[in-house]
Amino acid sequence: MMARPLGGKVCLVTGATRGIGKGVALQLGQAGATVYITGRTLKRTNNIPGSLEDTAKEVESRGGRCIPIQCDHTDDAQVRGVFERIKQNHDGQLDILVNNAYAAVKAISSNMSKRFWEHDDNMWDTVNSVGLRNHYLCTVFAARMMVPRQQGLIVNISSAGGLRYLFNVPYGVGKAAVDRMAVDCAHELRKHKVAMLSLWPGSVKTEFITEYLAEASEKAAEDNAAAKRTKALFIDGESPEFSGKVIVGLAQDPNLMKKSGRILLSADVAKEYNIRDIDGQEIHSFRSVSVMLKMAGWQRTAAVIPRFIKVPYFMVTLLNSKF
Ligand SMILES: NC(=O)c1ccc[n+]([C@@H]2O[C@H](COP(=O)([O-])OP(=O)(O)OC[C@H]3O[C@@H](n4cnc5c(N)ncnc54)[C@H](O)[C@@H]3O)[C@@H](O)[C@H]2O)c1
Repeated sequence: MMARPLGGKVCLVTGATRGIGKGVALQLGQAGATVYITGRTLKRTNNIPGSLEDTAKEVESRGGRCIPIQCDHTDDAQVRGVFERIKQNHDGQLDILVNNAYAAVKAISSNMSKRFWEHDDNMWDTVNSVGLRNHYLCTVFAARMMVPRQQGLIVNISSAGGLRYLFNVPYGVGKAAVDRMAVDCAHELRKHKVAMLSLWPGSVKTEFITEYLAEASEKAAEDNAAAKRTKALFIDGESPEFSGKVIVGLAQDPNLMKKSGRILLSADVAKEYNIRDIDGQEIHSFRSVSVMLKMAGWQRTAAVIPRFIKVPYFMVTLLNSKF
């Protein structure tokens, strides 16, 4: 059997019962790593799609090794327990942490039309206790294992909402903070040879998004421009495994430390490493002028502009500057 690129590596993916976390776990496992996964649901029930057992079985059906740990990431003691277990089982070894768990997809999508003062008082905590505070806690525990071994990679799963308004206020503030956390932690980790970065997937066809779009298009009138735009974006969207393929690529990059402390777009890294999605599709980053026009609702103009024409990073920064 051929040696697999991440053979011998120990990884943890938080929130991997479904969505991007599951996709990342599948790819890390397929690449040969031992993958610990967390989530609240051990066994599948009728009303919640996905479970730790489902993900673990799928990783193992691809020849990978997956260890599910039931953990509610709002509970610090449970989170600490996950890292203690990995530490004991692997003599302190943890090579990759993917901070992915996110509790707010449903709360955000069902309150899309509300302004921040109209949300329930607990919206901030729903969005940011798992999606921000817990990422920091996991990063602290992971760094305590990685720094003594002078190696490791920590990835925060974030989004373009860290740069400009998307969905709602706690969402954007959380994403901006998760991005900044990666940059600042990487600063302190650099001399210990541990890399940390923030990764922005594009539009990802997760189980929830697929279901949401199907329901939305049933409900929406044919001329609902916003619904049409969203649907158009996700039709060309990524699979949940795409960012997993990118993380496998990053973990093998001999120059990984050059990328540490940066915000990276999954599609841009994939282009650099020559990675395509699991169905062979090339994924275009939101820096592509054509993708931007599509997001703005200019479908016809978008269709005639080649997708490889991209807005340079310095211009993205300038256009979004708040100074
Ligand atoms: N779906 C997209 O298009 C998209 C695009 C860019 C970035 N992202 C980001 O990717 C991340 C994951 O999003 P997703 O779409 O895969 O979400 P999802 O809702 O499909 O999956 C979230 C995962 O987190 C787990 N989780 C939630 N609360 C938890 C808790 N308290 N304890 C333990 N586990 C918990 C869930 O069980 C699930 O496994 C988020 O940060 C999201 O903003 C998503």
